[in-house]
Amino acid sequence: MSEPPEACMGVEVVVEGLTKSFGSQNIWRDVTLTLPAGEVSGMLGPSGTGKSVFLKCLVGLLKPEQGRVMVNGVDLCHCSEHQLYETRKLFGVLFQDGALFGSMNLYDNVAFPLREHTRKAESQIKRIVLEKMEMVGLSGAEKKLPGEISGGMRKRAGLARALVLDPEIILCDEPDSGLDPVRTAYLSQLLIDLNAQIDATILIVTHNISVARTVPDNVGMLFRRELVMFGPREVLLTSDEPVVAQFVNGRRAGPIGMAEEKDQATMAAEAATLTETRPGEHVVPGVVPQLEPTPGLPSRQAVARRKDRVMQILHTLPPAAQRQIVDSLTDADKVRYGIAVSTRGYRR
Ligand SMILES: Nc1ncnc2c1ncn2[C@@H]1O[C@H](COP(=O)(O)OP(=O)(O)OP(=O)(O)O)[C@@H](O)[C@H]1O
Repeated sequence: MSEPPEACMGVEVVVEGLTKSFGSQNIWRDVTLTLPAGEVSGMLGPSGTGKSVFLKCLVGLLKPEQGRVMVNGVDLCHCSEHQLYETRKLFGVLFQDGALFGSMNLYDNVAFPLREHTRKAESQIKRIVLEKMEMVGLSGAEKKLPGEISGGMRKRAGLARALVLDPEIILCDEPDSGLDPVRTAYLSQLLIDLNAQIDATILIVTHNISVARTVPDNVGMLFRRELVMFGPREVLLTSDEPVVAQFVNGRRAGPIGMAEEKDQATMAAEAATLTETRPGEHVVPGVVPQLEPTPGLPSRQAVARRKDRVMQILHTLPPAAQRQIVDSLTDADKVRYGIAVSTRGYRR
């Protein structure tokens, strides 16, 4: 891998009371959350709950009818076209299908934002394009057309293109969709490595349980037109909220059905027959270790910042999440945060 680019911390994205509808169809309402600067966040939700719409609202491609999206003091929902254009330069977006131009080779696809938005000389463009293509493991594939490569390679090319303007915020719409588990694991590692290298604020929209469990620092979930929760990963992964527990454990029993939402009668009938997970259903334990950067890369600066941030809000979190967070602290951390540990629990 090449030398890491100079670190510049991502900026936070503050979402307040966001509501979006198409005509009479309300997609979600009153969504409030903050993507912490330089941390990796995930947004989960069954198909059709409006995750992609949320991502497009964040970058100002869709206009919500209520609420604000604040980035560096600019409200992307109500700013001028010029402010929107300028603020968008802070974002790198990986769309679901990579959104590559089919007639351009990968090099030209990745170079496109640089040629469109900067006045850089071709020699500078070449250096940046080759660096980003190396970062995503596509060195040597510059001349290939999108139609000649695998879905995983297209995603990585889309990611390289999202990186060329050195974004402080990276939004990834289902980076795992259409990928097999091995390629999904590679891409997950790539996102963590990227965060270690450039310290950008990252949001990953996904319905992949394994990505949600192992990649983000913070996780949220959209369901039934609302943000069910958003917070440190330990909150979602220890949650006993039925819809969250069903989703995170990949169970059939629960409020989410094939057509997204089940009615009460179906749930009651199901509860009578399906109290526990059946053989063959996917069960995974609560909080699994988070991915770490590949050895040799810098450590993630987000980790220490997040620890401080989470310890400040610890008392506001559910008890199971609190226990999980405190258990993950080292003895030195416990001293630092003034936590006394006894066999019956902990005190601050
Ligand atoms: N431009 C649009 N005009 C009208 N309706 C739209 C538009 N974009 C999205 N929708 C509707 O908004 C709803 C949410 O779509 P969205 O693609 O955000 O869901 P999602 O959670 O990302 O789903 P998936 O996980 O299947 O990709 C859908 O009912 C979709 O039809």
